[in-house]
Order: sequence, then structure tokens, then C-alpha cells
Amino acid sequence: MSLFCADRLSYTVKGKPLVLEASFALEPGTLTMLVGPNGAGKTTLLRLALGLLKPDSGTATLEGSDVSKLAPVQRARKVAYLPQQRPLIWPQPVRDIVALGRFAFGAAPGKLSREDEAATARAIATCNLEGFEERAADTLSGGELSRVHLARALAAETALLVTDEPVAALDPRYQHEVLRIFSDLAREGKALLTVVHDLGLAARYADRLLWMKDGRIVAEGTPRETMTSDRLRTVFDIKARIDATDAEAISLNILGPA
Ligand SMILES: Nc1ncnc2c1ncn2[C@@H]1O[C@H](COP(=O)(O)OP(=O)(O)OP(=O)(O)O)[C@@H](O)[C@H]1O
Repeated sequence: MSLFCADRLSYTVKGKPLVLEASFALEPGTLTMLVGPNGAGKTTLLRLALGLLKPDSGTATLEGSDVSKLAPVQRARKVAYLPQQRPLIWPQPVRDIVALGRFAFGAAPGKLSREDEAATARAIATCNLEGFEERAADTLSGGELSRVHLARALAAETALLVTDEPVAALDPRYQHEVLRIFSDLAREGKALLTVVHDLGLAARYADRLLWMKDGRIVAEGTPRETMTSDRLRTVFDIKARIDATDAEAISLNILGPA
């Protein structure tokens, strides 16, 4: 059985279908990336998959349970979600923000168990935030703050991590660093689903790609299997050259609009 399974999820707002019959599965040990143009329905699909939106039809199951029937705390113990918009109400110190990732395990500000403290410290170290622990969030750069939000999601140490454009605010070095962290987490056995816009990063780091256009998943498979110049034209309306560099890897050269 897959860790997560979406079966024909559909969602319509005011007569406009935003997601149509979307089915996919997520396996432990796999970094899956969801790609598609602006407005394709990626964020809406993530929210349906997490049970944050109720589908008109279809089901999403996590470890065999219907996500719409999980209480928020139960869900938060199974899946961590890093959304695109990450509001911070108070400029708390970094350590306290990361520790919020432990709330589903009973942690509250100033009330962390030894395990909560250890998981918080591991997430801080994984995201290269050692030395920032006491810094107030409003003194951080955009890239630093992105890593704090990621650390908060990682602190939950869930079997599934879902992230929406986690590297959008990061410079190239940290983009690679974060995606390497994701690859490492997949190698450790976690399942990851992440939206990315940079197709070069997707080609390089994804184990599997879900291609989305106009609310539908139009292709699924490894980058090698699915990233073709035809697909880039039909899904993104761009002209691109794809070269196979070895048995696994491909290199992508985007030439411009189709
Ligand atoms: N509640 C809503 N009411 C009306 N339209 C909505 C609603 N939520 C989303 N949409 C529309 O649905 C479409 C898909 O939105 P979504 O945010 O899922 O796309 P996306 O693929 O994540 O886009 P992006 O890459 O730009 O973040 C967009 O046209 C958006 O305006």
C-alpha cells in the first residue's frame, strides 16, 4: 500500500473546475515534484490532498486513513506542510518558530519535552541555522526566513513532507542545498511532495514528476521518462532542448517561448 493515495480528486469553484480527476500515489523513499504553469491548480491539489479543502468527488488517503476524517493534530503527526504563504504574526526567535513544528506532539512555547528539543535542534542543524537560534525573525533575510520555515516543517519529523515552492526565495546555493536535504530525507525513507517552478532543479532532483495543466495531471514518471521537448511545449508553452547526459540524468536548456 502506498503511504499516500489520491484517487480522482476533483474540485470546482463557481462552475470553474480547478482540479479534475487527479490521481497519484506517494511512496516512502521518493521525492516527487509537482510541476505546471501558473494557475494550473498545483496549490489547490496540495490542499485537497492534505484535507484542507473538501473535494467535490474523489478521495485522499494517508496511511490508509481518509485525510478528511483526520483531526488536525492527527494529521499534523503524519504530514508536515510548508505552504506558499507563510505568515508570521510575532517576530519570535528562530528556535521558538522551529519548535512550533512540534505542537502536534504536545509542545507549547516554553514547554518542550526532551524529544521536542532534540527534534528542534536536528531541524535547525539540517537547515544550516546553527547560530541563528536567538535571532528574532524580523532580523532575518528572506532566504534565511525561508529556511526557518522549512526547519519548522522538518521539526515534526513526519513520514510525509509537502512543500509549496520551498526554494522560490533562495539563492542558487541554498536552492541546491535544500533540494539535497530533500533527497537525503527521501533516501532515509520519507515521502516528499514539492511544487517547484525551476524545471532544471526538477530534472536534477526529482525521483518522480507529476505534470499538471488546466487542473489535470497530464503525465507522471521519472524526469528521464517524462521531460521531453514535446511535453515542455504542450504543458508550459516553451521551446527547450533536452539532452541525456547518462543513463539517469538529463540536462535541460530552455530556449524561450514556443
Ligand atoms: N477559492 C478560489 N476561488 C476562485 N478561484 C480560485 C480559488 N482558489 C484558486 N483559484 C484559481 O484556481 C487556479 C489554480 O490556482 P492554484 O493556486 O491552485 O494554481 P497554482 O498552479 O498553484 O499556481 P501558481 O504556480 O501561480 O502558484 C487559479 O486560476 C486561481 O486563481
